[in-house]
Amino acid sequence: MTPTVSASGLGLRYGGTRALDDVSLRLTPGVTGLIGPNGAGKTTLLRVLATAVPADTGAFTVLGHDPATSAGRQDVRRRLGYLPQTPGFHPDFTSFEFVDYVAILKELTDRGARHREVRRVLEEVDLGDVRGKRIKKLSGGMRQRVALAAALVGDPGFLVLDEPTVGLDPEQRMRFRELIAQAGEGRTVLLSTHQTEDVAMLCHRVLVMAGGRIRFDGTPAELTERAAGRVWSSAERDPGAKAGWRTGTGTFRNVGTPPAGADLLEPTLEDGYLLTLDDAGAEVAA
Ligand SMILES: Nc1ncnc2c1ncn2[C@@H]1O[C@H](COP(=O)(O)OP(=O)(O)OP(=O)(O)O)[C@@H](O)[C@H]1O
Repeated sequence: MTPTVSASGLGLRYGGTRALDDVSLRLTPGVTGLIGPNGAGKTTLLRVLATAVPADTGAFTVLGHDPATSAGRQDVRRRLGYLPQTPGFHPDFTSFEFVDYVAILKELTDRGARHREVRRVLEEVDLGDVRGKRIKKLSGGMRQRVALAAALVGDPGFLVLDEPTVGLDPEQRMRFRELIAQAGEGRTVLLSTHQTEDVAMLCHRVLVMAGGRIRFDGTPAELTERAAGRVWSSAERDPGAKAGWRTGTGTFRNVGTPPAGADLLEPTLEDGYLLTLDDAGAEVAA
């Protein structure tokens, strides 16, 4: 399958900080999760791919367009939707006015067609009924849906979502997950998140980032598999474990290298993620 996004050797430094270090990836339709600790470089990678900031080194294409030239950048921007970490809402705008404003920036110049598109995307995120309400009167979950609607204007082939479920309660998060899954049907979505459940429930593929580098690139099942044989239960916290905690049943759940004969447990994606970070830490320290 021809990838929607193809990147090789992306690098970016902020002074002495290497925010991106030789990042190469290929993204295909469906939802790809991007997880990593604070400061891993996730937002920087999304901003580069969304053409909000240029990389110092490397190159990438989106749907065959190369943003290295200003014409190519414009082609990429016409085909992408970006939900940044902090969407710049004007609180006095209504949802309709905000999405319409974004649609103008996206060069939808015909007023009638633009308004139809704004209504369509607001319906798509289930906000058709409140489109005349001021954004400051909406709940956090609804605001995130307004931001998603704005990103969906023009039916982009590549959708970049930067931690869209942060700060949402479980019900709102679930609702938002449904919308992301819907948006990922036939479209390439790159979703940055701190929620391993988002990845387990939504993504066909997951990238783990740490220290500006991709440390894992595979399916959620493969990430979970990394922890097979490395999670075990014990009556007391195992001193050899990387992490261990008393569970609700009173026994300890340990993650790391088990002693011989340990009572092994089924791993989760989060276990695979923690061990991947731990292995990456060891590599950096070596
Ligand atoms: N504008 C900037 N100026 C200087 N340093 C920056 C800037 N933006 C990011 N950084 C640094 O680059 C590194 C990567 O940051 P980035 O925001 O991409 O990480 P992240 O994985 O998105 O983190 P988080 O999960 O906290 O959002 C960090 O060390 C950060 O402090």
